[in-house]
Amino acid sequence: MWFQGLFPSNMCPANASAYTFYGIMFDAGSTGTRIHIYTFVQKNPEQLPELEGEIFESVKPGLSAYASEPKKGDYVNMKYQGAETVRILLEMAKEAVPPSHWKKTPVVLKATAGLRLLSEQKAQALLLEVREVFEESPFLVPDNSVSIMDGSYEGILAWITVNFLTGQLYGQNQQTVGTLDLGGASTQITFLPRFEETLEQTPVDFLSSFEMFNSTYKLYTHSYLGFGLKAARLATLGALEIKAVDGQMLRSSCLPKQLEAEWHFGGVKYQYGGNREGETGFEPCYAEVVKVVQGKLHQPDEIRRSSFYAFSYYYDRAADTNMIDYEKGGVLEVRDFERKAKEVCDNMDMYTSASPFLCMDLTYITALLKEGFGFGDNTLLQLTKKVNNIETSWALGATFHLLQSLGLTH
Ligand SMILES: O=c1[nH]cnc2c1ncn2[C@@H]1O[C@H](COP(=O)(O)OP(=O)(O)O)[C@@H](O)[C@H]1O
Ligand SMILES: [Ca+2]
Repeated sequence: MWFQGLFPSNMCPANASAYTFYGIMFDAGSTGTRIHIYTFVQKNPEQLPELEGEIFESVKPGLSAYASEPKKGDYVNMKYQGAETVRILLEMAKEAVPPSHWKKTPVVLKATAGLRLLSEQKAQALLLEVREVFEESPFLVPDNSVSIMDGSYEGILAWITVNFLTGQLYGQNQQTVGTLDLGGASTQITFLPRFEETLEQTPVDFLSSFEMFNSTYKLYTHSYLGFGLKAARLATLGALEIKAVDGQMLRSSCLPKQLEAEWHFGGVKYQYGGNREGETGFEPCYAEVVKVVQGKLHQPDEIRRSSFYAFSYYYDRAADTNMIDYEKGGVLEVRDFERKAKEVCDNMDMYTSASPFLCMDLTYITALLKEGFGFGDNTLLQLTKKVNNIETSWALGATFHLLQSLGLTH
């Protein structure tokens, strides 16, 4: 794999031998914090660096779960504090990167929807703690190395990752693919419009020009905050309209009838349960869930005729229900999610022992794809977790961008 045009050849001294360098990217997502340690090799000065591999690790919950008290937290054990999770993951980076490279290896953390949903004060307090952990580390800490990422970058950088890994950003005959990311708190859709009408019919803030690998891409991208899978559970349960959630039982026809349980998300405790008296099953569930998306998302016509790469919770729920192989992924049509949602919701007792939310999640994915984005029943979705053993995440695109901005080959 080549970084076409990423590093100008004049940055590579003549006669340099094979040179290895590293980049560390933290993804502070709403449900977990992950570290991606990328290794690049420049084999000779004439050639562009190659992405050699990735070390990936994750911890749960995400930083936003530590929002109430960033320093001490409610947790007895210090290591469960938010910034501590970053420190633990950084230890892995020390194992992976040889000490002689520490000082020139950049480390960056980008937070997504979990922190976007917190108050500015709480989010900044958490980020400050992380920044301190970075400063104490032996790695290169660039300016603004700890931040909340803009939602449009999240989509663009994931699009860059997928299209780079599938070889669509270099060489002849580039046929880029669109990407769908479904996080815990937000969801992104990104593609390169093929038709002039799409550009004309799209609100300007859904279009972003982005330069990478010596090309400029004018992408359709949007991040919908509050439309991630877990945020959608809360919206379906009506938890977002209620001010004092404490003590209130939130009921839904998407949950097993007899269920009553507690759920923690974003530092808040929710109590939820099934519709003891009323209906359960796909139809009433769909009616509940569709209200969360209907009329709230922009529907670009051209996506009905294209196929998309889908990952994160699209992948997880498809794998959980054996629609795809957990390791290899697979190709599905939008209607496959609907079929599975019906099967699970109408036989709730058989399916929901692993997760009581399985019916609601599959129904939400169906509603989001069909009523939200406006995909057709037969739109193809390529469910992918890794390409060539590299995670399909915005983190690789973000690392390219970082290395490009730092001009860091040596
Ligand atoms: O590096 C990765 N590779 C594959 N999936 C990932 C990676 N990072 C996060 N995910 C997936 O993203 C989903 C969780 O979303 P996240 O916690 O990032 O919420 P957010 O994007 O709304 O902040 C899960 O399905 C998780 O498996
Ligand atoms: Ca994410």
